[in-house]
Amino acid sequence: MPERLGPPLAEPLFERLVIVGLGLIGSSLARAAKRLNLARTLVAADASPAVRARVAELGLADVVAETAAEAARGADYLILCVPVGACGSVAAEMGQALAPGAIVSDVGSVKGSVVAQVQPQLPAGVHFVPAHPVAGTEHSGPDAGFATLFHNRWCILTPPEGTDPAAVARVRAFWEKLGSNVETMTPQHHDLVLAITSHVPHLIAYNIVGTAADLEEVTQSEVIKFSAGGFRDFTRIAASDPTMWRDVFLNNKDAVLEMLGRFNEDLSALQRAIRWGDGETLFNLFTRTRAIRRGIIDIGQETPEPDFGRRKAD
Ligand SMILES: NC(=O)c1ccc[n+]([C@@H]2O[C@H](COP(=O)([O-])OP(=O)(O)OC[C@H]3O[C@@H](n4cnc5c(N)ncnc54)[C@H](O)[C@@H]3O)[C@@H](O)[C@H]2O)c1
Ligand SMILES: O=C(O)C(=O)C[C@]1(C(=O)O)C=C[C@@H](O)C=C1
Repeated sequence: MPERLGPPLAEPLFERLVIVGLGLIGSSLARAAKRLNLARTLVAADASPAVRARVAELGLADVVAETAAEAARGADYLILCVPVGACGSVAAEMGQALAPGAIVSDVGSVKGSVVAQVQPQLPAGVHFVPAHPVAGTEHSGPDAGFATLFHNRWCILTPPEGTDPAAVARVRAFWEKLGSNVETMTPQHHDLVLAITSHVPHLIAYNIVGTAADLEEVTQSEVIKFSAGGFRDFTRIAASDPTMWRDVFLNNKDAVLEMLGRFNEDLSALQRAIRWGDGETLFNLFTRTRAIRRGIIDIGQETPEPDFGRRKAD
């Protein structure tokens, strides 16, 4: 991963940054915040004693707290980096330890449910600015993180109506320092968009790998041996964290079911085209989807494969 972060700030953006949950995303934030001097003091909290010990060993934070409540005391910026199903209980645990003026944010892959869980737990005067970095990998835990994870990636903010604009601006500045492009939308719109661009694709990957594993005519070793192409990409996605993804589907139920309904209709149309030898339908769709992939590469959201140029010339 090339180093593309800017120089450290002369004056940190925050006095006491607290990160709760030091897995892939939390530890990436901690690494980037330390490298860029975004906080005078960086405090880490995690429910897992093994993770806390590893965070201390790696030197990812100035202070490693036993509990979220202990960590939250004196925070001016606290980011929840736990599975979306755990956000409400962590907010309940630490909410009363926060002083007015503090900013609470998160990184959850679902926004409507996180807003509903967290906001009621925060005392008056504490600002909640939900965020979702659209960046990640199939790995988890504190060793999986890296400082450049958010560089040139989108980060979506979904501030509830009436959120203090100054708090939103500070959260935006934080993500921009990490190299992210920041966009704002409602939690509901976020959940609909991410259902089709992230959640349903993960479900398809989990399902296709599961289907292949259950086949009787094709052995498990054949699946592994011949998964050099498209299937291999599905296995990467299907290796993603089970707790995180269980929580995503349970917390974005309506949008995922809506998108799955459309997906199933379109899949049936393709099935029909194959059955009736309708090559034109197949060709037209594949032409449209190829243009979408090339558009993603053109805006620099994806690194081209090393042999992309050769394939194009073929
Ligand atoms: N992995 C991705 O690609 C990705 C990308 C963007 C956003 N997210 C979101 O980021 C969040 C974290 O995901 P991750 O991939 O870093 O997961 P992870 O499994 O790597 O880390 C989660 C950490 O949270 C800790 N934790 C769990 N429950 C807790 C609790 N009640 N109190 C304190 N700590 C607790 C775990 O011990 C673990 O260290 C999730 O909400 C996920 O939806 C993930
Ligand atoms: O690249 C991957 O491994 C990811 O799954 C990252 C990904 C995504 O679907 O794009 C996964 C979940 C997040 O909420 C954001 C990013």
